[in-house]
Amino acid sequence: MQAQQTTVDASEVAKFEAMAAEWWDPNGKFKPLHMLNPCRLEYITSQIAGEFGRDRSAAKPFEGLRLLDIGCGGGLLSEPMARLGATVVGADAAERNLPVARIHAEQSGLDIDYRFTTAEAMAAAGEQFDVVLNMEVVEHVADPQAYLDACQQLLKPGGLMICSTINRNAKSFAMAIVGAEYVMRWLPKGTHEWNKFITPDELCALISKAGLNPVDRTGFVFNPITWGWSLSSRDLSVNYVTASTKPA
Ligand SMILES: C[S@@+](CC[C@H](N)C(=O)[O-])C[C@H]1O[C@@H](n2cnc3c(N)ncnc32)[C@H](O)[C@@H]1O
Ligand SMILES: [Mg+2]
Repeated sequence: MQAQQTTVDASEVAKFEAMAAEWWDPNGKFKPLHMLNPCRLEYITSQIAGEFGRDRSAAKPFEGLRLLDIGCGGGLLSEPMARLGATVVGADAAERNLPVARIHAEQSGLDIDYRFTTAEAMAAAGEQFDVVLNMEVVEHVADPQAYLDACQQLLKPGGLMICSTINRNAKSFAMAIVGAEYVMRWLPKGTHEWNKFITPDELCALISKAGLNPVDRTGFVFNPITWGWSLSSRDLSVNYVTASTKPA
């Protein structure tokens, strides 16, 4: 089972271990993810509703859907998905994230199954989900193709994967590394390595090679005037998200 070790980059996981206590502090080290949450939830919920024919105005639109939040961190996405009715498993390779996520879910009255494990270990155990949320993780793993192969195995036929990451170009270096880490100090220096960023074409090629069909790519764009994030079908130059389906 050597493959089970391949997606964890110990130095990447150590960065998240060190920040674990701050997950739910909106002004802490995960401030960028808190700021991004409304925009990415709009994308995630619209894609799931479209794929599974759900009405987002219902009280629990995702009832009956089994959802994996892989690389869940403190559960910033697991929690809203549970509130929307999904049966949520959150998994993370950084052990310290799990108690933080568990305590917060309990305090929020949510039933979420948080596990200290990896995508490949869950795939090897034969677990399958209707939806795999794979948000801001692929740029932190040791082997993106092996990781996406495992994510593909974790989907039921007809399932949906949402995968976001950061593009690799001069602008993303300026914005995601110089801007976010050095100028704004939103993130600790060294959080991201530019050479681990992935272009949308590269990501979609990896996803296709894993056996999924990329069906959408959309930008997450930060507007310094409104100080907020929005979705863009044209601007994928820094942060972006993709949706992919597994053939039925
Ligand atoms: C930037 S955080 C994103 C957290 C969450 N997905 C979100 O968007 O709010 C990346 C997370 O991926 C986890 N991680 C890194 N490598 C991983 C791997 N190989 N398998 C599973 N999780 C991993 C880290 O511990 C961290 O919690
Ligand atoms: Mg990241």
